[in-house]
Amino acid sequence: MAPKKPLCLPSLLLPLLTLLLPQADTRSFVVDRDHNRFLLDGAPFRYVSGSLHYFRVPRVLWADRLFKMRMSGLNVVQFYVPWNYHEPEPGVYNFNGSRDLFAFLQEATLANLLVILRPGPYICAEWEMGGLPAWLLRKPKIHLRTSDPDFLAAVDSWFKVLLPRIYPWLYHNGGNIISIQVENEYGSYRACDVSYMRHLAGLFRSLLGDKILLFTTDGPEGLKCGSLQGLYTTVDFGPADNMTKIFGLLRKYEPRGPLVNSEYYTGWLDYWGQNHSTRSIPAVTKGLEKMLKLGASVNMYMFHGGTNFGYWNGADEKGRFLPITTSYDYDAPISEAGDPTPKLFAIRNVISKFQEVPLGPLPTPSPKMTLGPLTLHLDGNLLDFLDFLCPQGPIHSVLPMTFEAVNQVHGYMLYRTYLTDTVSEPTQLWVPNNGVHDRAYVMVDGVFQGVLERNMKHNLFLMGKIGATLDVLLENMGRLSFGSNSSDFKGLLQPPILGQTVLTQWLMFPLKVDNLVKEWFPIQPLKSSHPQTPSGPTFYSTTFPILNSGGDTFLFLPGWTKGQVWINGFNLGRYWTKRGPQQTLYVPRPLLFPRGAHNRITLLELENVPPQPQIQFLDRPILNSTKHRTYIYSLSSASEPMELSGH
Ligand SMILES: CCCCNC(=S)N1C[C@H](O)[C@@H](O)[C@@H](O)[C@H]1CO
Repeated sequence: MAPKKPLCLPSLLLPLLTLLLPQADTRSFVVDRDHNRFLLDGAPFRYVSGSLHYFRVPRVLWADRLFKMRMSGLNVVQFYVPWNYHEPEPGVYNFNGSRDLFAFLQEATLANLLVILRPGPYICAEWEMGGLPAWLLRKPKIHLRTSDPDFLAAVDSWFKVLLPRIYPWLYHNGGNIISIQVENEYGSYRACDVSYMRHLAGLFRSLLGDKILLFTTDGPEGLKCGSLQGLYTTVDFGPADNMTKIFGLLRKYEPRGPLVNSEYYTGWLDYWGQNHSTRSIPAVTKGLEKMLKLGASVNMYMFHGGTNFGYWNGADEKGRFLPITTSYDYDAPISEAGDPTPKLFAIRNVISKFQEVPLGPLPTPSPKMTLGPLTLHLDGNLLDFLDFLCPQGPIHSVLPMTFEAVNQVHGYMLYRTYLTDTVSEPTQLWVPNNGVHDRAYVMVDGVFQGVLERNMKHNLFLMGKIGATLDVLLENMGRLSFGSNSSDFKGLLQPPILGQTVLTQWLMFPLKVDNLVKEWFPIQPLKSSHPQTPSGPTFYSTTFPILNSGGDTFLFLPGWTKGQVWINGFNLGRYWTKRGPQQTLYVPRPLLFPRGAHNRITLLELENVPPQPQIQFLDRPILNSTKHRTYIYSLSSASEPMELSGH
């Protein structure tokens, strides 16, 4: 709810109070160009801010994380608003539960934190499609992040819903939002469409009024195309960058006014298959102290990273397609599990040299829980549940259709065809033009043949009789969130070729896997027409009680390959044990039912299960397993893990 209007007080009190409280009409946050600073209600103000993304933290944990940020000495919290999180279908809006942005704003107020809001429309953030909704791609020729009329029509429609709801939360209206960013690092996008930026600036002004401070953020190389007259220019850079040079460049765009680093990187993101990223404490604190000495205002990106639950991770394109991991720990001052780290205390110490830090200790790390090993049982092959996974039945097309063309946003789609000839020798199956977006799991008559992967694995060999069923399960690993100057369509983008034959006549089954897991399991497959020995995409599950008050925990899947996990129907995210570097998935305690009640864990394993289909819950995360070896940790956390096997 927006800030309340002043209570109606007895007439004698009101005049007195109005003398004491800054009224909405005297509240202000402005740039003082004469003294290179901000002014809050007329007094000099420098913000030391941290980024926390509400969309990566369960709502029940928001207050805890924000309190820890305040106790760290921050006075502002900065966050994006992902358009695709709130408008899942055109004209359908969701601001409920963990998507209740306004409840988060209220929690920030309660934590005594002001807010810097970054509503995009594009946000990057290693988030699915950089926050843009995939349904935009139902117009395949749309030019994202430009003045393309189709794109602008959708942007206008979204912001005409969002920004009027933000208006009461603006600081001068009695709320806590002191400034709002327009777009995100637009100067890094090849289009460089100034009329698009002008359109956004005009739209924000028309819906938010002329008092709110609007700004842009760009890396040093992006200032030319990313900055715009009338929007305050800020930069982003990390501890290893040349601060003097970059702030010097910034002064070419903002000769006067406070220096601002809107994203000072305290850590960095992780990609599946690459080493875990870290940033050292001395490097981070040295740069922070230097900026604060300059009088700059700083936002630390991230202060708490959280998790890419479900299918929400994005991806980068750096030579090849690189999906972001489920964990967004970011080596941030507050860990993915919400625990203060040594980096937090070091940063808090630096801040205390420049401004008041709330007295009192930070909370200690939350209780952690170990559990297991637990043995999972086979629920059945994914193919056995097609009737439940695609109740409306398949779509037929001569050539395969993309996810976007059949309105499938996330997750998985099954492509089915039938062999028109017998293939009696191992024969190459491949998809031209790197057209597997992003991973394909291939079955013939239900028997797993192997994997095709975008940029990584372009072919496999198979045999089959005439009339055999060829199934290709496509996994959307997350749409590009950065670096793509073209739209990242998902699915089979070209018809596969078997030997010399272009395969046509396809049935597309958009799969509602989350509905199956939430609403139908446990259920035995109606028919198990597939070989009992599990191969390829299969569901496993078990139930388990928590024996004591429990705590946060970390799901460990030794020997499993790659797949998706649900706990009590909540989509915990992707695992990729075989590739790493992440080996555990963070399980927040609130996801688990209290002692005695049975919790259900369900896995969709896409490739191969271990000889013993077991899982464990550990009391610590494993985010940096570069050797991709699997271990079984004995239950006592003191002991060293026993190595099972290496990949
Ligand atoms: C490989 C870097 C991808 C580009 N992203 C960069 S530079 N960043 C700036 C971007 O504004 C922010 O949303 C985050 O995406 C951040 C990296 O965490």
